Amino acid sequence: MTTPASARTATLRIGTRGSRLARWQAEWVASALRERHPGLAVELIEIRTLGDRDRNSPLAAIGGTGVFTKEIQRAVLDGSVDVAVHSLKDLPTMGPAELVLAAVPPREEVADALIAPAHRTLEALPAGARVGTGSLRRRAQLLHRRPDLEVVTIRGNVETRLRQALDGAMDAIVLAWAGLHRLGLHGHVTERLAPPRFLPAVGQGALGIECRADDEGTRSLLAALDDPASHRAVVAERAALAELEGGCLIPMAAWGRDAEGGRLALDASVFDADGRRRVHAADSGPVDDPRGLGIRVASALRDRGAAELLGGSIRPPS
Ligand SMILES: NCc1[nH]cc(CCC(=O)O)c1CC(=O)O
Repeated sequence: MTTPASARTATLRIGTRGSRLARWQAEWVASALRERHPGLAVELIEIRTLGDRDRNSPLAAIGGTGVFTKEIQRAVLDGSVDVAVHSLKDLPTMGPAELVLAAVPPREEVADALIAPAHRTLEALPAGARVGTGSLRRRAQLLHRRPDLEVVTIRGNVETRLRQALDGAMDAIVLAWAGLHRLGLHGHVTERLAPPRFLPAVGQGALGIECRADDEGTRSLLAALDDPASHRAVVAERAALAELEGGCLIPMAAWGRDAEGGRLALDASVFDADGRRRVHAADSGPVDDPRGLGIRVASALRDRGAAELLGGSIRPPS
C-alpha cells in the first residue's frame, strides 16, 4: 500500500554532503518538499564522503567515480536516511539496483563559467596563462580552443577554487555556472562558456534525488519535484555516458534538451586528454525514449573513433 503524503507521520530524512553547495541543494529540496506537502517534517543529515575526507589527491587516485555519492547512497540503502540529494553530475550511471532516481527538479543553466579577473575572456588570456580546473573535460575543451594555455589541476570546493583566481594564484579558473549561481557567487564570472561552443558535463546543473525503489511513500512525495524535461535530458546524457562505459572522469561532454517539433536533442563529444582530437555526434528523437537517443549518439561516437580516444585517457588506477 502507498502511504499518502498527508498520512506520513515520521520525519523525512535527507542525506547530504556537508559542503556549502551540497547543503544549499539539500535545503532547496527540503523547502520544495515542505511547500508541496504542507505539514511534512523534513530534516537534513550530513554525511562525509571519501571525496570530502581527502581534499588533495586527484579524484582519479582516490577511487574514481562515486567518491562524492557512495556513502550517501549507502545511508539510503541501510535506512539511516530516506532520500539522497546529489549533484547529478557526480552520480555514477551504474548505481545499486535497490535505488531509483525518483526526481530531477528543474535544471539550472548548464553552462560552465570562466573567472578571469584581469583578462576577462578565454580569447583574451595571454599565451601561457595558468587556468585552473580539475576536470578532464574542461581541460580538453580549453586546450582544444587554446593549446597555448597552461591548464593546472586544482581541487577543492567551489569557494576554495574561486579564491585561487581572485587572489591571483591562477589567471583563470573554470567552474559550473550552476554552482556559482546557487551560492550567489556568479557576480565573479567574466565569461560564460556555454553550449554549443563549450559543452557541459553529463548532468551538469541538475540535481538527482534518489530513494529506495521499494519506498513507495517517499517516491510519491519526491515525484512532486520532478521536471520531466530536465529528467529526460539527463537520462539521455547519462545513457550515452553509460554506453561508452565512462564515469565522471572521462573527457566527455553532453548537452540534452527539448528541441523544436516536440523532440529531444542530444549533442555529445569526447576528447583526448590534451584536447587535440575531438569526436562529436548529435541526434534527436521522441521525448518518450531518452535512453534510446543516448545509446544512438554513443554508438555514433563509437563509430567515429571515441573508444580509441578514451582508451588513451586517464583512468582510475584500480
Ligand atoms: N564536481 C563538483 C561539482 N559537482 C557539481 C558542481 C556544480 C553544480 C552542478 O554542476 O550541478 C560542481 C562544481 C563545479 O563543477 O564547478
